[in-house]
Amino acid sequence: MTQTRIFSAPGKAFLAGGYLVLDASYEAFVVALSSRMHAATSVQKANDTTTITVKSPQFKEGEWSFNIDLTQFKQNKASLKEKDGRRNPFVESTISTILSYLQPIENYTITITIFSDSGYHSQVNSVPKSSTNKLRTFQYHSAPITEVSKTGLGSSAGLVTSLTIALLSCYDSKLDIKDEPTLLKVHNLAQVAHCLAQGKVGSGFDVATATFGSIVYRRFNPSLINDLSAIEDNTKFSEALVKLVDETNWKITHNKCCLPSGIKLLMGDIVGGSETPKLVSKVLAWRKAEPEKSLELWTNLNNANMSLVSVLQNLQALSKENPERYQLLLKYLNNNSAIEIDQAASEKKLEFSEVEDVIVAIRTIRKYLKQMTVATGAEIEPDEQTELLDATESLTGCLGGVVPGAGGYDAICILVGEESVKKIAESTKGQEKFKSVKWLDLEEQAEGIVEEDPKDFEGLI
Ligand SMILES: Nc1ncnc2c1ncn2[C@@H]1O[C@H](COP(=O)(O)OP(=O)(O)OP(=O)(O)O)[C@@H](O)[C@H]1O
Ligand SMILES: C[C@@](O)(CCOP(=O)(O)O)CC(=O)O
Repeated sequence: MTQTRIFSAPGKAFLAGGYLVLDASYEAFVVALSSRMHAATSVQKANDTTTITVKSPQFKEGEWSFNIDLTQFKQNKASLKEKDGRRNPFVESTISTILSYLQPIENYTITITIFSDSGYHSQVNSVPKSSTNKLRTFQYHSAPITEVSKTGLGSSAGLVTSLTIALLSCYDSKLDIKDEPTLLKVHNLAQVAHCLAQGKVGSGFDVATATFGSIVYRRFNPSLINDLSAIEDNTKFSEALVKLVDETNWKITHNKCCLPSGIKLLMGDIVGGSETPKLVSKVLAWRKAEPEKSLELWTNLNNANMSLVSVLQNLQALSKENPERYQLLLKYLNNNSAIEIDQAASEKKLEFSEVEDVIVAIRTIRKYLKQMTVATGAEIEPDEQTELLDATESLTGCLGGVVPGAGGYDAICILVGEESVKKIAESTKGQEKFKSVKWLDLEEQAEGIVEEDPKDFEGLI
């Protein structure tokens, strides 16, 4: 019997808490996006051997197939050999982590087909293809996945997370993603697989967002995964993995937190790019060399980050408690720029102080990120981005914006009134100041992993 289930996981925009999130003393706010990674399953019983094939038909040579001898995984960490010698470290790591964890006895022929929304990659040299009911359209590229430019939404985390849940569902037909412990299990397994594939333990914010959606996140202790990967006796790997996934409190925070209704995130891809590991190593080196100064800066920046979270939560609460006043507030936002609102505040003519609170929180985050840039020498908010973000404060309906995540020349994220999204995209088009920006066609979609309707993918699989 062939069974088809489809799961999807979102990409991310890291709004507040880059660098600080590497230390479990601090929390970060990450927004889940409407660009999602989907994994569709097909599973059949087999007799003598297990075959797992992962297809990613939007990319040239996007197929990785493994014939697997299950006895290798009995209590073991085993490596996989792709039948044509093709490599995809994230696919390999996810399959081997799941098999080490489950240690299945019965053989299956499993095919997982991956569909990735267009926000994850540059769409140059690609053509669209839609499902029969036209509800889904994906871009098909002429190059292999490794040669297509990424936009920074966390494609590997989306891949690993959606593949993890898809594979687990092949071995458990009753798997229900709405069940909290199941979601946590998927998170833990995906974090392990992602770190092992990367060969390093990051903060894990991208996998956590892919799993849980828009969240305030606090990381796990890196030793959880470092200890696992340091196990030399392979026969002890499965036992340690099961303990880590099922019996260990990772002490992460993943509190749901999303943008208030009527306020949208707009992400601008910037011509250029930055290498996150280089920025991170500069920042960490300075933090080590200047413990006192960095503590002061980290504390100030963290207060600003948490204040943004809290003013956004206040707005969300207001939208529910007093919808009429909230509608007026949104109207005020959509008719004014951050600079105008700020001016009104200084003249004591402010109509909605809650809007000014968001503007101030964003500016304060930027002030400390700029201090971090100057102190560490890492180009987190370089001058070009400062000019750009300053310019967004003059756009009607815009609350201002930040360089997301590690910053640099990758992207900017701005917060805008919903009514102003189109106007801002149009009015910045011809402007010299915004010539390096390409607004991405995406928005916040706060849900983490969801199960999709297979009908929407007919004609594509
Ligand atoms: N749609 C996909 N199909 C198959 N593999 C994918 C897909 N998307 C991502 N991958 C895997 O993830 C790798 C990219 O991971 P990498 O860690 O380099 O980027 P990333 O940090 O996740 O990127 P970004 O945050 O910019 O999206 C690809 O080379 C491939 O191995
Ligand atoms: C700098 C860092 O805190 C965030 C990197 O975020 P992004 O990949 O730039 O969205 C690194 C990490 O958390 O792993």
